[in-house]
Amino acid sequence: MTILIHQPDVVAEVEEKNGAEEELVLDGGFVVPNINSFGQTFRDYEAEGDRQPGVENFYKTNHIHQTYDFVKRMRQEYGQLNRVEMSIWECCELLNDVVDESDPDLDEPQIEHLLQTAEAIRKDYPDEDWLHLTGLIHDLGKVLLLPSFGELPQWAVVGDTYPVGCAFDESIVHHKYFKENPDYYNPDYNTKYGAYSPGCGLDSVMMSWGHDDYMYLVAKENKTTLPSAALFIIRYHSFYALHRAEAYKHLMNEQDVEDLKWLQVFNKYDLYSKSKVRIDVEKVKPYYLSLIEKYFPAKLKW
Ligand SMILES: O[C@H]1[C@H](O)[C@@H](O)[C@H](O)[C@@H](O)[C@H]1O
Ligand SMILES: [Fe+2]
Ligand SMILES: [Fe+2]
Repeated sequence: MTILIHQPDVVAEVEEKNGAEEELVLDGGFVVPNINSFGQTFRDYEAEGDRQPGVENFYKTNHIHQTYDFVKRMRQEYGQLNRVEMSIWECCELLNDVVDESDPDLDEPQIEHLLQTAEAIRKDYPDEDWLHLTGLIHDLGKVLLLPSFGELPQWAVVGDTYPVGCAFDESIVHHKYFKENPDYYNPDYNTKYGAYSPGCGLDSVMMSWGHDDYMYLVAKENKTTLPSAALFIIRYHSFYALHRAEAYKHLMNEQDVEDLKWLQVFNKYDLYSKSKVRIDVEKVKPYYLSLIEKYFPAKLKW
C-alpha cells in the first residue's frame, strides 16, 4: 500500500511493507531510515544521549559568537583564498581526520559522510552528475578546523547556519542562547529585516560563518562550471531555518525560490544517508575523479 504524506517541504511516500515497519521512500527509491545510528530520530536536539550535552554546548558557543561583525571579518579574511593550493580530491582526504561536534546523528569521519551522500544521490538521480559531485564536496569547508586553514573552533565551522544582521528566528536550534549574543540587543540588527530589505535575495544576506559559505567562495572563485543550483546547495545546505522551517522567505528573490527546490531534494540525502555503513573509497574514486575533472580546475586556491 502506498500512502502520500504532505510534509512542509516534501511530498514523500510511505510504503508499508508486509504491514510491518513504515519506511519513507523518496522519489528515486532511497529508503529513509526511521532512526539514526544512535537509535534516535534524526535531528532531535533534546533527546537524551551521550552526544546531547556536547551538541547543546556547541550551539551555545556558536550562538554567542556569531555576530554581524564577526562574519564580515571572516568573509574578508577567507575570501582571499591565500592559504593552501590543492585539488578537490586531496581536500576530501583531509576530511578523514575531521569529526563534527555539532551533529547529533553522526560521529564518523567526514569523508564517510561525503561518500554516503553522493552515492545515495547517484542511485536515485543517475543522470544528474553535477548533483553527485555536489554531494561529494558540500562539506569540504570543514577543513577550516585544520591547522593549515587557521584551525578555527567548531562553532565557527559546523552546525546549522542562519542570517546575521536581522532577528534570529525562533526555529533555530537552541534559539535561547542568542540572548547572550550582542546583536540580539542591537536595534540595527534585531528586527525582521534588520540590515536587509524585502525580497533582496539571499546573496546579499550575511550568513553565520562556517563551512557552507567558505566552500561556496572556494567553488565560485576557482571558477567551477557547476550550475547555480549546486552553488546554492553548497552555500545554504545548513540553513535549516529556511529549507525546513520556511523562515526568512521574505528575504528570498525569484532565483532563490527556484534554487531552493534542488536544495530540498539534496537535503534528504545529506541528512538521511548518515549511517555506519561504509563506502569502499577505492571503488568509487575513479568515478568522482572524472567528475572533479569535468567541473573543476586541477588545483584550487583555498
Ligand atoms: O551538524 C550538522 C553538520 O554540521 C552539517 O554539516 C550541517 O550541514 C548541518 O546543518 C548541521 O546540522
Ligand atoms: Fe554541512
Ligand atoms: Fe553534510
